[in-house]
Amino acid sequence: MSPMDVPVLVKDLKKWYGNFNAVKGINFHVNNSDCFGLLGVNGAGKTSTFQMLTGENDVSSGDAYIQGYSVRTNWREAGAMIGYCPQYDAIIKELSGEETLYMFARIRGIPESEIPTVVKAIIDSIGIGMYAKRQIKTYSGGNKRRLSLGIALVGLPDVLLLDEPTTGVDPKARRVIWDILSKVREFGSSLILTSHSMEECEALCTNLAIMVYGQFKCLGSPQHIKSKYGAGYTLLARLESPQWAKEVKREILRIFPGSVLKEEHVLQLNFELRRTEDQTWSSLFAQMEQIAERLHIVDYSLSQTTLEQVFLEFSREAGVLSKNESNPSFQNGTWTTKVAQENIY
Ligand SMILES: Nc1ncnc2c1ncn2[C@@H]1O[C@H](COP(=O)(O)OP(=O)(O)OP(=O)(O)O)[C@@H](O)[C@H]1O
Repeated sequence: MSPMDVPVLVKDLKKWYGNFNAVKGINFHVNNSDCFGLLGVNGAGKTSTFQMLTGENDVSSGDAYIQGYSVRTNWREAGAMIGYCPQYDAIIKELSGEETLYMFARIRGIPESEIPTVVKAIIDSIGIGMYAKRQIKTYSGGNKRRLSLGIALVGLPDVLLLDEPTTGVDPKARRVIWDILSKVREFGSSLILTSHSMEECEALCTNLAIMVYGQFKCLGSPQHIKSKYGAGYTLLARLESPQWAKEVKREILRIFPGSVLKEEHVLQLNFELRRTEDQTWSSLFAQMEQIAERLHIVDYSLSQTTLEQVFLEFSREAGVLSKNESNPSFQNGTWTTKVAQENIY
């Protein structure tokens, strides 16, 4: 793929801080109107990746191209295509929200005559109308976050980089931000976001990668990742009395071979069911219906493994690896098969 083919192309991008390799050669691309999610535990290398894309941090090796411009050799041109909402609100607290947007509109080179309309449209869309003329130091954390997003939107850039755009934002405002981002995508902008909310990633991302210790461990659509790395299905069974637990466990393991009891509370059992080729939702429910009454299961639910469960599994594995850095498969840059053995059968 050539850098001119897509708005964002990242090729073998690496970041070293002294002897420490924070980003270990990642590759991805983002198409027009797509949203790419970068997920990872704290310290995985997401912000370092963003900072290399925005030119805030030098690239150690590899390269990234924004609308064909290299962030190493044409960083000014590449940067002009990017709107960036950083993780920590980079705003001058003595200015008002409106003044801030005017300032960024001028920096972006929007003609003076168009600025009032552009700024008003952004203020309306991010919903800070009431506070627009107040100093930012009086804003709540959520409103500062909305303003940071507004700044990134000035000039409707081709590529939007959003580092945890909804952290600290209340659920209603979060939906507003999701709506704005969906509209921005409809206009053709490409989005890259980091988030610790799996719900957010499922709502917004067309593709995502889970990053662990500076490397991508999986990449694909949320559905693809769930199907490939999810163990299958989650069964929650609530019992009439704890005395039935032993028998329920035995029976579940018998009718769903390979299933694993993940959690056990007084009256609730949580199983991960192994997925098989010929299984359908109706067959799963039919099997449960056959045993539910006899085993005094008061109610139960069956659901597909969530993205959060997949993420937690990778994170758990990351914890194991950090304690065992001599693990050869990790050093070779391949995801150890431990996850596969335990969860992908
Ligand atoms: N300037 C720096 N000098 C040395 N090490 C750094 C520097 N910046 C980041 N690191 C280290 O690089 C690794 C990746 O950090 P980074 O901030 O990119 O992770 P992250 O995935 O964005 O984490 P978070 O979710 O907490 O924001 C961490 O181990 C961090 O301590």
